[in-house]
Amino acid sequence: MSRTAMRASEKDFENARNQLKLLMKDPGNEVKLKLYALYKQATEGPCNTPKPSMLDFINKAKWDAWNALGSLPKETARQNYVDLVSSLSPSSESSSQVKPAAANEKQPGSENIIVTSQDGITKIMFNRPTKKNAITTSMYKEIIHALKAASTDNSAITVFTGNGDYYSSGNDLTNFTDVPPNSIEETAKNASILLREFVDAFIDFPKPLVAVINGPAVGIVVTLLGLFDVVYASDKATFHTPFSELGQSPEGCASYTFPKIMGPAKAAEMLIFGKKLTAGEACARGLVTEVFPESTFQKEVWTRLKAYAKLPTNSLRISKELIRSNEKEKLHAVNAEECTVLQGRWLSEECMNALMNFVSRKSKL
Ligand SMILES: CCCCC/C=C/C(=O)SCCNC(=O)CCNC(=O)[C@H](O)C(C)(C)COP(=O)(O)OP(=O)(O)OC[C@H]1O[C@@H](n2cnc3c(N)ncnc32)[C@H](O)[C@@H]1OP(=O)(O)O
Repeated sequence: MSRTAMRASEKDFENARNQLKLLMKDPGNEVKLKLYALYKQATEGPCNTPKPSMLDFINKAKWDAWNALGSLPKETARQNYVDLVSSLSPSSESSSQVKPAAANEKQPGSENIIVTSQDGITKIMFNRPTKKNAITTSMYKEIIHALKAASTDNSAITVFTGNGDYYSSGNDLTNFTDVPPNSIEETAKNASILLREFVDAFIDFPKPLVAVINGPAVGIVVTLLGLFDVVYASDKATFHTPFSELGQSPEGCASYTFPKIMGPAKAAEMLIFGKKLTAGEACARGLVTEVFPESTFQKEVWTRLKAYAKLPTNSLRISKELIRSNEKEKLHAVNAEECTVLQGRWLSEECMNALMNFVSRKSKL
């Protein structure tokens, strides 16, 4: 995680490497692969070596882990490496001087969510480009954690965006397919609890929340937009909520926010019939604040956000509070209801068939 006030220095990086050698407990293969990938990215930059053969299991796993970091900047990789090592050895102090809450509390998580803080902006980025940034169970937890940290860090605004060609393809459908038959009900119950906590974190988020929609958005990442304060989209973004096709039902409070934002008929077209919108259509319906040409999108949006982030922080919070506070109670009730209904949907034959279709590649949305 890079920080407003500091970035991991060469010295921090070197200390982290030494700290790693002193670890009492083996952190396990998954973490070791992450450390390897971050180390390579920090020292050599993006992976550009030939992919090892399928039978060369170890080197293939290492290559995959490194390659998955895409174009992550060297400095960010260095900071993430330092953070990861530090999270593995809670008793030892990192040599970094300023550590916001998120850094101290960070779990040895995946790099599927990247949180950075710079120029008064905390950026939470979906970083699973090879899977179109589909959100796994652990990513939901990491996002909840990141939002809690961002709500008390010293940034003025918090921004969600995606790495790669997609903003996000929504819920990772394999969250529900890799489940033994006798634990389906328990899985649905746990997912419903997790979803409720996840959406609550957005409802309660106290600072201006901005979405920078760099590409197509599907499912929950679309419904959540009703809880964002500003939504900027590239003209290559699309907005799709294929709930009926999946045998599911709306979440993210969209059953309440979408009719308010665009009127019940337009909301029904999206949430019931799964009509996919272009960025221009989503803007005309009030779901998107402004659309930018892809060629200038990143530059224009981040320039604007950096300027907004210089505004007085307390004033930003207070204005958001005034706009949103009257609705909070209602939103929590809607969230609870949507999660209960979805729990039932996940156990339905319609939903199970749709998930099986996805897995067996019979259907692409
Ligand atoms: C616990 C909380 C629950 C919250 C409830 C949330 C509900 C939702 O979000 S509903 C929406 C769920 N999302 C979808 O239904 C999208 C499913 N994906 C697709 O339809 C397509 O993959 C696509 C249109 C997003 C992209 O198509 P295409 O350009 O042809 O690319 P690929 O299909 O080849 O995708 C590359 C790679 O990524 C995997 N992948 C993409 N999206 C998902 C996903 N949502 N879940 C799991 N995996 C996903 C895809 O399977 C490919 O993997 P590989 O075959 O291994 O390369």
